[in-house]
Amino acid sequence: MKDIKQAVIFFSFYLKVYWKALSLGAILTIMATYFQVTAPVYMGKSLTELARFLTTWMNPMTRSTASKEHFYTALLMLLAFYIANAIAMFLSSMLISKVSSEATGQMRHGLFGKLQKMTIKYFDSHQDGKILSLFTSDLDNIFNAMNQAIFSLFSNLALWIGVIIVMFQQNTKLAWVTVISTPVAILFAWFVIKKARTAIDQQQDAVGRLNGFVNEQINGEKVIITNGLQAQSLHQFTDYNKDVRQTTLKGQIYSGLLFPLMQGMSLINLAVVIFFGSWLVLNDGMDKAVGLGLVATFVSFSQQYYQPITQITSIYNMLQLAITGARRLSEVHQQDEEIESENTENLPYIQDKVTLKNIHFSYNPGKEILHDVTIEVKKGEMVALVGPTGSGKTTVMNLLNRFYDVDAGQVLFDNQDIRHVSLQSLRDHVGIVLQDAVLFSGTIAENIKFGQPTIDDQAMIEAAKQAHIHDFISSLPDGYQTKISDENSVFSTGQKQLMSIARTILTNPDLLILDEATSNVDTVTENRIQKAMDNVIAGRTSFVIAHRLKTILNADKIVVLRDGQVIESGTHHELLEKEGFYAELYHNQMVFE
Ligand SMILES: Nc1ncnc2c1ncn2[C@@H]1O[C@H](COP(=O)(O)OP(=O)(O)OP(=O)(O)O)[C@@H](O)[C@H]1O
Repeated sequence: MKDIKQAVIFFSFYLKVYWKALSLGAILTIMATYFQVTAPVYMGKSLTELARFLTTWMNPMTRSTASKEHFYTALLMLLAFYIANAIAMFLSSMLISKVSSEATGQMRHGLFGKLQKMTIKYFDSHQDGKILSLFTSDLDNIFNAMNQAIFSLFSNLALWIGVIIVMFQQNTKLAWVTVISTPVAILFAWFVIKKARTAIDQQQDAVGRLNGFVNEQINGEKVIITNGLQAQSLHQFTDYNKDVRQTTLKGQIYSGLLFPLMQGMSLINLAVVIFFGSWLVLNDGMDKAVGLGLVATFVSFSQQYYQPITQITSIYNMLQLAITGARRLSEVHQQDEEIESENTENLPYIQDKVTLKNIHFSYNPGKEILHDVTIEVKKGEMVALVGPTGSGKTTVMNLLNRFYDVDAGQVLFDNQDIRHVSLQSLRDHVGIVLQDAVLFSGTIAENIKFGQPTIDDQAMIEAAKQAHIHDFISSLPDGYQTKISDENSVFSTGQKQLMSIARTILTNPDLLILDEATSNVDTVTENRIQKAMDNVIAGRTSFVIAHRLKTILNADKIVVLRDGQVIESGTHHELLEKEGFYAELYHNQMVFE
C-alpha cells in the first residue's frame, strides 16, 4: 500500500504538466469506448433488419414492400462506429506514447540531476550496478507501464464499465447472465497471479544471483586463468544457470496460464449467454427478428466484457514492476544532497596553512574512525600520510574536500572553516589525483582540459610535458585528438595516471591531495610518475597518501596514522631517530624494495 501511495505521488509529480494531453487522451479513450460498446447494438439491429427483410421478402403478399434500406443504414452505422473507434484509439495511444516518452525523459533527467547533487556517501554505499539499473531496468519498466499498461488499464476499465451500462440498457436479464460468472473469473485470476508473482520473484532472484556471479567471474578472470580454475567456474555457472532455467519455466507456466484460463472462462460464458438468450427469445414471447438481433448483440458483449478482465489481469505484472521502479526512484530523490552552508563565502587563496583540528569522525553512528586527529600543513609544504591499511588516510582526504562533514573539530583553510565556504569554491581550490586514474570518453585533449574546455592548447601541452606524457601523446597518429573510447587506444595504467596528473596540473590547484599510485606499474613508469608527481607537488601545499615510503622521504612532514589516531609525526630523519612505528614500517619495507 505504501508502495502504491509512493508511486501515485511520483507519477503525479512527473505527469501533472501533461494534464491537458492526458485529459485529451482520456476523452478520446472514453469516445473510443463509447463507439466500441455501441457497435454491437448496430450489429444486432442490422441482423434484426435483415431478418425482417427476409420475412417480408419471402411472403409473396408483402414482397413488394420489402426494403433493405434499414438493413443498410444499420450496417453503415456499424461500420462508422468501428472506424470511429479505431481512429479514437489510435489518436489516444499516440498521445499516451508521446506523454510516456517525454515524462520518462524528465524522470531520467531528474535522476541524473539528483545524482550530481548527491553526497559521496551515497556512491560509497551503493554499488555502481545498482545505480545503473535505475537508468536501465527501472526506467524501462516505468516507460512500458506508462506506454502500455496505464493506457490499457484506463481503456479497459472504461470498456468494462461501458459494456456493463449498455448491456443493462439493452436487456437486464441477459446482462445478469453475462456478468454472473465474474467473481469466479476474478478468483481464478487472483489465484494464478499470486502463484505467478511468487514464481517471477524467484526467477528475478535467480537472475540476480547469476548476474552477480558472472560479473564477479569476469572481473576475476585473470585470477581464474592463472589458477586454472576455469572448470570449477564453469561448474558453478551450470548450477546458477539451472536455477534460472527452472524458475523461469515455473514463472512462465503460471503467467502463461492466465490468458488461456480467462479465454476459456470467456468461451464458457459465451455458450451460457447463447443458451439463455435463445431460451429467452423462445419463451419470452419476443419478436423473433428482435430476439435474433439481441442474441447476436450479447454474443459480442460477452466477448467485450471478458476482454478487459483478461487484459487487466495480464498487465498486472507490468504495473507491479513500474510501482517498484517508482519506489526505487523516489528513494533516490529522498537521499541527502550535499549540504551547501548558508551565507557561504568564496574561499580565498591559502595564505598560511591548512589545518585539521581535533577531528572526530565516523561514517556510521557509533563507530568512530578518526579520534582527535590534528594535522597541519604550511603553505607550499608537503605532508605525507602514512599508516597501515584501514588506518584512516583516505578518510582524512575525504574530509579535506568535504566529501563528508566532521562530527567534531574543524577543517580550516587559514582560519576559515570549510563548512562556511561555498562547496564550489572549495572544490575549485582543491585538486585530487586518485589511485585509479579516471578517463572519460572523448579525446585525450578533452580529458586533460576536463572541466575547463576553453583553456588554450599551449597550456595543455605544457601540463602534459610537466606530467611526462607529452612525448607519448605526440607519438600517437592522432596526437591529442586520439579518442579514449577507441577500441585501438587502450592505455596502460601508468599512461592513464600520467594523463590525470596533467589534468590536475592544468587546474593549478591551491591545495593538492595525492593518493599515490605506484604499485601497479613497472619501474620505468613508476619513475616517470614519481617525476610527474614531484612536478605537480613542487611549491604547492599538498597532502600525499603514501603507500611506498621511499617516495616521501623528502616530505616536509610525515604523519603516521594508526587506528584513526596520529601516533607520530616529523621529518623522515626525525622519525627514524625515534625508532618508533614509522622506523619499523620503513625498515620492513626497505627489505622488499
Ligand atoms: N564509506 C565508508 N563507510 C563506512 N566505513 C568506511 C568507509 N570508508 C572507509 N571506512 C572505514 O574507515 C576505516 C578507515 O578507512 P580508510 O579508507 O580511510 O583507510 P586507509 O588508511 O586509507 O586504508 P588503505 O591504505 O587500505 O587505503 C576503515 O576501517 C574502513 O573500513
